[in-house]
Amino acid sequence: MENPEKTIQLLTLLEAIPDAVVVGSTQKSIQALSADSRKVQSGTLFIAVPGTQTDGHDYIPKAIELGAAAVLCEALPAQTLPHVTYIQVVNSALAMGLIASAFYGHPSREITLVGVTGTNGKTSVATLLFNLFRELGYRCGLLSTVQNQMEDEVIPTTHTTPDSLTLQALLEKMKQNGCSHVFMEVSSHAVVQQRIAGLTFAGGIFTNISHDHLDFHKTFDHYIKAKKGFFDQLPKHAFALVNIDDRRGTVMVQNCAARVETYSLQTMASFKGKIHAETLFGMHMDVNDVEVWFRLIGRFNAYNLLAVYGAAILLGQDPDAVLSIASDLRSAPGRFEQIRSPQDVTAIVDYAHTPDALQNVLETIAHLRTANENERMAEVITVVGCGGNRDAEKRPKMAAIACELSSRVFLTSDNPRHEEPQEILDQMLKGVPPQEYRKVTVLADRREAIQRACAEAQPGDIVLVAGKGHETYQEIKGVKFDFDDKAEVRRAFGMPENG
Ligand SMILES: CC(=O)N[C@H]1[C@@H](OP(=O)(O)OP(=O)(O)OC[C@H]2O[C@@H](n3ccc(=O)[nH]c3=O)[C@H](O)[C@@H]2O)O[C@H](CO)[C@@H](O)[C@@H]1O[C@H](C)C(=O)N[C@@H](C)C(=O)N[C@H](CCC(=O)O)C(=O)O
Ligand SMILES: Nc1ncnc2c1ncn2[C@@H]1O[C@H](COP(=O)(O)OP(=O)(O)OP(=O)(O)O)[C@@H](O)[C@H]1O
Ligand SMILES: N[C@H](CCC[C@H](N)C(=O)O)C(=O)O
Ligand SMILES: [Mg+2]
Repeated sequence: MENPEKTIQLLTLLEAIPDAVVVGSTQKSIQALSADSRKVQSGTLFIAVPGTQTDGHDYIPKAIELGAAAVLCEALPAQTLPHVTYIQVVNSALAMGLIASAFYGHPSREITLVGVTGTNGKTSVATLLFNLFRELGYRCGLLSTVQNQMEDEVIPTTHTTPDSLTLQALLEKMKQNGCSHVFMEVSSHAVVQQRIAGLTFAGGIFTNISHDHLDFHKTFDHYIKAKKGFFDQLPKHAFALVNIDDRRGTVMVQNCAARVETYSLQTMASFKGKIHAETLFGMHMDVNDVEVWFRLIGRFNAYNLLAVYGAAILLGQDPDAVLSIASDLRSAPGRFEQIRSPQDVTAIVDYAHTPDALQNVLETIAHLRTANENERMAEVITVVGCGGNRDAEKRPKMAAIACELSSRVFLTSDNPRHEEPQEILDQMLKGVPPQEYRKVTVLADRREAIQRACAEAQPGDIVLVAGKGHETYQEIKGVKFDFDDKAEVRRAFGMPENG
C-alpha cells in the first residue's frame, strides 16, 4: 500500500536501523517504500527481500531503472551507481518492518494494539475483541483473515497478517481515523517473515497450538518457536495472556519480558472458566465465579471468551460491563454459523481446516446432538476437504476425525489451488479405517457434496460443512471461482441464498 503524498527524509528512516551500512548520500527524501520492483516509482526506497519463490535482490536493477532513490538489501550489488543510496542490513525483512514503522510515524506507539496468535481461534478472538471494544465505546480497528476493518469500513485483505508495509500503512490510517484500539491476528508466517517487526504491542494472546503449516515450518518445533517469537518481542509494559490448558502455553512465555497472565477451564488461572450447560442456542458458564449466559457455544468458544474477557480486564475495562456485552456477542463470520432448513435440518458452516479444529467442532456437535435427542437419534453428516498447496500431513488425520465423529462423511474439495483434487482426496482416504468405508462418499465437486449431504439429512440431523467458513470463492488452478458454503447450503435447503 503506497502513499503518494508522503515524503520523509532518508536520515529519519535510517534512525530506525542504526546498524545499517550506508553507501551513498543520506540527504534524500523518500516518497514510498516497496518490496516489489514492479511497484517502484521515482523516489521509492526499494527493499530487496529474499523470498520463497525468488530473491528480491535479483530485481534491484529493475527497481533502479524505474526510479528507486535508495535500495535496502542484505548483499550489495557488485557495482553500485552514484545516484543511488545503498543500505546494507543483516535481515532486510526485519529492517523493512522497522523503517515501515518510522515511515508511517510509528502508529502502533499511539494505539492500543493487541495481537492474537495460535493455530486456531485467532480470527474468533480478534473479532470478538473488536466487537466488544466498539460496544464499550471505543473507536476500533481489526486486522483479520476475514477482512480488515476500521469502525464500519471494511478493507478487503488477502492475508491473515499483512506484510509490514501494508500493516503499518493500515495502522496509520486507523490512527488518523481516531481508532484507539486495534486487534490483529499474528500468523506464524508473519512472525518468521518479520511482518510484525517494528510494532509496539500492548498485549499478546496465545490460544493454542496444534498441527498445521508444517509444509512451511518443516517441524513442529520450528512452528512452536515461530509462535513463541511473538511473545519474545513483547515489551515489558505489555501483557502476555496464555491458555494454560494448552501444554505449550508455558513454553510461549518462557523468558518473556511482558507481564504473564493465564486463562483456563481446568486449573487455577488469572481468568478461570467453568461450563455448566450448552445447547444449540447458547452456553451457560462461570467466568471468575460470575455466572454468565453466552450466545456462543462449544468448549473452544469458552476458551475464546476467556481470552477476550482476560484481555479486556488487562486493558482496564470494568468486569461487569465486559461480561454484559460479551454475553450478547455473536461469532465471527463463518465460525459455527447455523442455518436451519424448513425441514428442521441444522447446517453448521465452520472454518475448521485443521485436525484440532475439526475435532473440536465435531465434539461440540456430538454434545449438542445428545442434548437434542428425540425419538430418532439425530445423525451428523460431515462435508470436508483439505486445501491444496498446503500442509499434506493433515489430510488423512482430518478424514479420520470426520469418520470417527460423524454418521456419514462426504470427502470433497476445499481450495485445490494447483493440486489435483483427486490426489488430495486419495491422501485423505488413507486416514479412513476400512471398517468406516461404508460411511464415506467421495465427491470432488463441493457443490454436489453439499447438496447430497443436505438432501440425505432427516429432520433433526446436523450437517457440518467444514473448512471454508467465510470464504466466498473456491480456488482451482490459480482461478478464484465464486463459491460460498452458506449460499450453497441455503440453495440445497431450497431457501433464498442471501436470507
Ligand atoms: C509463503 C509466504 O508466506 N509467502 C509470502 C511471501 O512471498 P515470497 O516469500 O514467496 O515472495 P517471492 O515471490 O519469493 O518474492 C521475493 C521478493 O521478491 C520481490 N519481487 C518478486 C518479483 C518481481 O518481479 N519483483 C520483486 O521485487 C517480491 O515482492 C518479494 O518481496 O511474501 C509475499 C509478500 O508479502 C506474500 O504475499 C506471500 O504470501 C503468499 C501469497 C501466501 O500464500 N502466504 C500464506 C501461506 C500466508 O502467509 N498465510 C498466513 C496465514 C496462515 C494461517 O494462519 O493459517 C497469513 O498470514 O496470511
Ligand atoms: N480456541 C479455539 N480452539 C480450537 N479451535 C477453535 C478455537 N476457536 C475456533 N476454533 C475452530 O477453528 C476454526 C478456525 O477458527 P479461527 O478462524 O478463529 O482460527 P484462526 O486461528 O484465525 O485460523 P487461521 O489460521 O486460518 O486464520 C473455527 O471455525 C473453529 O472450528
Ligand atoms: N490461513 C489458512 C486458511 C486455510 C483455509 C482452507 N480453506 C484452505 O484453503 O486450505 C491457509 O492459508 O493455510
Ligand atoms: Mg484467522
